[in-house]
Amino acid sequence: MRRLRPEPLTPEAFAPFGTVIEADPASAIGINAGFTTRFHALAEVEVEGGAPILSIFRGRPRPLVIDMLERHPSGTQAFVPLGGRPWLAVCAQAPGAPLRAFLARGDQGAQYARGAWHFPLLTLAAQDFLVVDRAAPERNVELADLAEPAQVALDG
Ligand SMILES: NC(=O)N[C@@H](O)C(=O)O
Ligand code: NI
Repeated sequence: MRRLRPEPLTPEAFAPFGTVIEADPASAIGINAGFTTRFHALAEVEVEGGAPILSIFRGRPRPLVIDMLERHPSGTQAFVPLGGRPWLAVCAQAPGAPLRAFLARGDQGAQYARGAWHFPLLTLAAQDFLVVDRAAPERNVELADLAEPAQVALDG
């Protein structure tokens, strides 16, 4: 099985797939008499039809084998870890295109752009995630099996 080495999650590297959600000093605004810092407008939620919703995903570690991808044509999908533990965002420009694995710190979230091909939630430790995506009666997911699965290699 091919091995997939993760790279650090950075806004620049992740840009083809979406937006990194992290406390970027450039977006910091002092509010609440200086007792709170607002890191403003880190990502824009997009939904076509339906409504944006917030959910909690209780993630548990799973085998790091990437054998399929999915995408959500009608909306963005954001994941923000609540447990402060690292997780992986695995993406590709298309099911047959090269896979990219991003190692996210526990203080980093990521929003997949509308239609961005990604592997479902992949956490490296059991933790909850705040998830912002789209609610609507009809399904908003396309699935694709990978002809050649990949094993994410954390050992370098
Ligand atoms: N199934 C579901 O709601 N979650 C996936 O879209 C995912 O990316 O984890
Ligand atoms: Ni998804």
